[in-house]
Order: sequence, then structure tokens, then C-alpha cells
Amino acid sequence: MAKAGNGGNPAPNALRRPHLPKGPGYGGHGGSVILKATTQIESFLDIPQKVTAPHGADGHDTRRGRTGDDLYLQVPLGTIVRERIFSGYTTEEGRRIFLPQFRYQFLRHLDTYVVAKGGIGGIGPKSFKKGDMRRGTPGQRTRLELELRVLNDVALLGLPNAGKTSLLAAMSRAHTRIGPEEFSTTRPHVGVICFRDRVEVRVCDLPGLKHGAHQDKLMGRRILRHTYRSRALAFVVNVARGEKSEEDVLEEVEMLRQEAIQFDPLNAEKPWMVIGTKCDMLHRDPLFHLDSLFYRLRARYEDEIPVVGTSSRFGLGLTRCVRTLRQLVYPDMLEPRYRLGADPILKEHPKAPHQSSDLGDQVDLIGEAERLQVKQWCWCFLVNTWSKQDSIYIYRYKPSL
Ligand SMILES: Nc1nc2c(ncn2[C@@H]2O[C@H](COP(=O)(O)OP(=O)(O)OP(=O)(O)O)[C@@H](O)[C@H]2O)c(=O)[nH]1
Ligand SMILES: [Mg+2]
Repeated sequence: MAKAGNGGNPAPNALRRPHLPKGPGYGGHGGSVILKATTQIESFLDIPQKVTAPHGADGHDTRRGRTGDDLYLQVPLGTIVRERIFSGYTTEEGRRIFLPQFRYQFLRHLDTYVVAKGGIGGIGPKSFKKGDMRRGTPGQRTRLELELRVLNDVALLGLPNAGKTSLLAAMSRAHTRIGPEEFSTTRPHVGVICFRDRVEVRVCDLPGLKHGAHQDKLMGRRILRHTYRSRALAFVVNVARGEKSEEDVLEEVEMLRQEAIQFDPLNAEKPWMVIGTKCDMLHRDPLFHLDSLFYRLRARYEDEIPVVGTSSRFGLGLTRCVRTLRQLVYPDMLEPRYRLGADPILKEHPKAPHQSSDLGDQVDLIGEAERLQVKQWCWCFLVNTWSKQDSIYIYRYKPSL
């Protein structure tokens, strides 16, 4: 519930004369209630149920009343604002039925939206010929419903205790409670994986899902709604089965995917991958389960589904996992390692320095490459001083020793 401040009333007998420096004692405007998106917070925990912005003060003598300050409430990115509007009906117990209506969604940092506008301050009597005055208007009052659908690129979905939080903590700087008990994570956490070429992949760790999640079993729908904005899904399964070996890994992946699809059919079109965790527990046959999962998934789906085995405890397979995540989210944007032209376009340059350098080392021009070859950094490449803007001349530097 948000209530903006009322406008203040004007001073009834204020005069306006040329020699009086101040105005005719108008009332101050009321403060508005404004929502502001920020990356600093990730939940609604700090937002009170009822907020009221300060009222504008009444006019006094010839001075305008003080304008009430706007009340800013910080909300996390990905918040959807809906207004609850009275439908005109009541329940049998006499409770009013409200219907939600979409108002705004926050997708950018520092985005603001005014949910309740403050009242306008009253106008003094001397502004009207009749000599009457206008009182301040009341501030708006709205009932709001906020829903958080976290902004992320990849959502980690898995059974409770599959090792999702450990995986995210190993891949990024996000760190939350990791525990041996089920449901140790209770709300979404986002970790950002930054690549060297400034590409960022936002990975969202969610609480565990169980069968029937799409019917809101164990708050499943409230968990699955965070997949709404993800561009790819990663199903996390514990492949170290041990005594649980009769429960099939493939069944588990299928169950998780079906839950996601039944919740939102758009999830069927998103690219997905499977991450096998706890691969370090060798006595529990994780590699066997991982292998069987890969071949059976390949047989079932025509295009190859990436399956990556990891161990968050020992940091195994994380690089491959991170690369695969990036490949899912940005399939067209390859890493610089792969972006190399196989053969640089060789072109003789007229000013090529075929002579030796000062140290007596031999410097040969190999060619002009459109793209810089990072692959062959074992040779020391020199970028010459007269390189054009769109091309780089590459020299092979042979030390004299
Ligand atoms: N040996 C081993 N244990 C792991 C690994 N990753 C996680 N664990 C353990 O598995 C347990 C569960 O890990 P979490 O990361 O909390 O699992 P979760 O999927 O986030 O669980 P919920 O949040 O409850 O759904 C913890 O006791 C971890 O120590 C791993 O790679 N190897
Ligand atoms: Mg967790």
C-alpha cells in the first residue's frame, strides 16, 4: 500500500503586494512515492507493507509551505509492478476482491517509476479575483503488488541438495549458504561470471525443485517464475548416485525439464544443458552415470545436448562448464580463442622492415592479418608503428641467440 503526501493548504489571509518579497502563502506539494531499481539489493525483504510519503506543509504568512520530500523505495532489477484494483465484488466472508493490473517492469539500473503522485499544494486567495482559495489536493493512494523475476541469463534448476549453490559459488563470487540438508537455499541468488573480453553471464541459483513443482508444490511456481527471463536453462544433477543408483539420472533431467516446460511452454524453446556435479566421489560411479547420460541424451534428442561433469569441491570441469554456459547464451559470439582466421591474409607491405633490429635479431614480416592471432603468442609478435587502423601487421621475431 503506497500513499503519497497531501498538498498543503494555503495561508488564508496572505497578501501579495509588490513590496512584499515572498509569494502569497501557497501550500507545499506533497511527496510522491517512487520505486527505483537497483542492482544493490536482490529481494523485497526491506520493503515495508505500508509506505506513506510526507505531506506538503501549509502556507505560512507570505511564505510557501515546505514541499514534502519524495519517498524512494529501492527494488531489485527484474521487479514487476502491478496495481491491485477493486473488482466491485466481495467474497462470502465480505472481503473485497482485488484484481492485479500490470503497471511497469524494471529492467535497467536506476530506473524509476512513480507509483503514487503527491498532492498539489493549495493556491492562496489573492491569486483569484473572487478572493477564494484552492485547498491542497490529496495524494494518490494505491495498492500495489510486486513480483520479482530475477534478471539472469542462465537458471540453475535441480533437485534439492544437487549442489547448485556450491557450483555457483565455485564459478562466481556469489556466496550463500551451502549445507548438507535439503532446501538450504530459500531465495534466488545471482552470480555474475565475467569473461576476459568483458562478456558477462548472469547465473541464477534457485531453491531445489521436486516433482509437481509446476502445480506450486513446495513453492515450485514461485521458484520457476525466475526462469521467465533466462535465456538458457542448466539442469543440475548429482551424478554421484551411490545408494540412490536405482533412480535414473536421465529420468531426473527429464522430470526437471518437463516441470519447467509445464510451468511455461516457452521454456521448451530455450537452449539447455546438463551439469553433473560431485564427480569427485569416485566410489559412487559418477563418471559412469555421466557417460550414460550423455549417450542416452544424444540418442533421444537429435542435436547434441551439452553434458558437463564438474566437482565444485575440487574445481574440476568448471572452465568447460563456464564455456558451455557462455556458448548457450551467446551462440554467435565465440571466444577470442576460436575467433581466429585459420590463415591470416598474407599481403606484402612496401615498408616492411626486412632488416635486422638494433639487437641484431632478425625480424620478418609474415603478413597482414585482419584479426590478431592470439593463438600463436609463443612467437613474439610485434605490431609495427605504421599499422593501418583496420589491419595489423604481424612480424615474426627471432631472437639472435
Ligand atoms: N563431494 C562433493 N560434495 C559436494 C559438491 N558440491 C556440493 N557438495 C555437497 O553437497 C551438499 C549440498 O550442496 P548445496 O550446494 O547446498 O546444494 P543445493 O543444490 O544448493 O541444495 P539446496 O539449496 O538445498 O537445494 C553440501 O553438503 C556440499 O558440501 C562436490 O562437488 N563434491
Ligand atoms: Mg542451494
